[in-house]
Amino acid sequence: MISVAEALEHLFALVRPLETETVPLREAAGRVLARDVAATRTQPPFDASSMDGYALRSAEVEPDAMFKLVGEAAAGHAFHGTVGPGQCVRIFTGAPVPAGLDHVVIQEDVTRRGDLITLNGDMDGKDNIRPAGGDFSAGDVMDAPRRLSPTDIALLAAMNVPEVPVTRRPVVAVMATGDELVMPGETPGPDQIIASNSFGLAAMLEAEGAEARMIPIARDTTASLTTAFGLAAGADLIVTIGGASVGDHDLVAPVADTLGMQQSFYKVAMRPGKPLMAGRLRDAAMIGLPGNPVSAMVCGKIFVTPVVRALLGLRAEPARTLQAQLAAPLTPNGPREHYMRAVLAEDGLRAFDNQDSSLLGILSRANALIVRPPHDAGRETGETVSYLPL
Ligand SMILES: Nc1nc2c(c(=O)[nH]1)N[C@H]1C(S)=C(S)[C@@H](COP(=O)(O)OP(=O)(O)OC[C@H]3O[C@@H](n4cnc5c(N)ncnc54)[C@H](O)[C@@H]3O)O[C@H]1N2
Ligand code: MOO
Repeated sequence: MISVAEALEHLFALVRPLETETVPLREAAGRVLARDVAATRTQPPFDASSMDGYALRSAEVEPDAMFKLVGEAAAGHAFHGTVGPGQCVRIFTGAPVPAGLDHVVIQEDVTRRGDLITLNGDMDGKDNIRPAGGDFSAGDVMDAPRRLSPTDIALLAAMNVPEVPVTRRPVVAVMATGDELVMPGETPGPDQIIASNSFGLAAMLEAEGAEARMIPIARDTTASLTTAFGLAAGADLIVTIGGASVGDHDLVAPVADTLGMQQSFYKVAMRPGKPLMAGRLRDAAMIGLPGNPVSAMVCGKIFVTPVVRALLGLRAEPARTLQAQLAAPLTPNGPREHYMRAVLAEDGLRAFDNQDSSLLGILSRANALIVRPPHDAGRETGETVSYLPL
């Protein structure tokens, strides 16, 4: 059995970043910027006032100095006249500072009578001017790859980039398999259950920026699985769920083999998720997840999500772990890397007693997976351990 890190390397070797497409700025949030984008303008494009007040010459600023008002500059309305000695211009936040002037006194520091202002005695000395290019200059770049956040969108707008090059969304076929499964909303037979993890995985993939294509549930027959693989054609990634173990009805690998899958690995030293499988099937990467609901969701987090990120052109790297103290002890770990469902509260991390890989209720209450290396010794309360936030 290979380690989780080795399995991830094998998975990254199965995929390449997808092509670039251009989308309107309004549709770019959450997408991955595919190449560096340069500002087409300088911001601010002129020296701008940062306050409402009076623009004048700094050399003339002294307590009780008087100035004559000769005009007004507002945002979007520059003052184009000339300003002589002892003169000032009424100015508002965002307005261009008139030529020859280099200081804005805020209106709170001024006494005004008609067209005359007098500076107060205790001014703070700031010039209240935002220099041209103080934010960015034409040609400055936003570097790729990156997932575009709302603040990135604001910056791109300011850079006057109305069309954004992004990586195409990966199409991921999600294929639940099993005679026991029916869809949510249907009435299951006495020996049936509702397909669940396929919906969780589709949600996880979409949150990551992929387009999830739900394949109708495949039955545990060669014919049904073959049909389902046919419906997955054209996807960038095929994720099967269930039928991955060693039972007589675990047919996913044999059917995929028949269809020409080149297997990369089978079985990973982890818990849950041991019977994980991966390879290439036609033009797609394929990941075969174990059917147990928690196993499938944990493998989604550990493997599928990083692969989707790699397809999007983001750095191929494992899900990032954080560190926290334990609020309760842990018994020694076995030979497989263990992802323990846990709650992180103010006093630290506490693993659930029951770590059975079928329990979605516990997974839903968990907000962290404690990551235990193989053969990790028992851990005491207060010790620092790694975890993945959920
Ligand atoms: N003799 C052995 N038996 C098993 C082994 C083993 O090493 N030797 N491994 C166990 C482990 S670990 C896991 S994990 C499971 C994985 O089995 P499969 O991937 O073949 O999954 P299934 O048998 O199809 O299903 C397992 C379990 O999960 C339920 N399931 C499946 N798909 C869904 C779905 N979409 N939504 C909700 N629930 C689903 C299914 O009904 C089963 O209860 O094998 C162990 N056995
Ligand atoms: O790997 Mo299984 O996922 O332990 O239940």
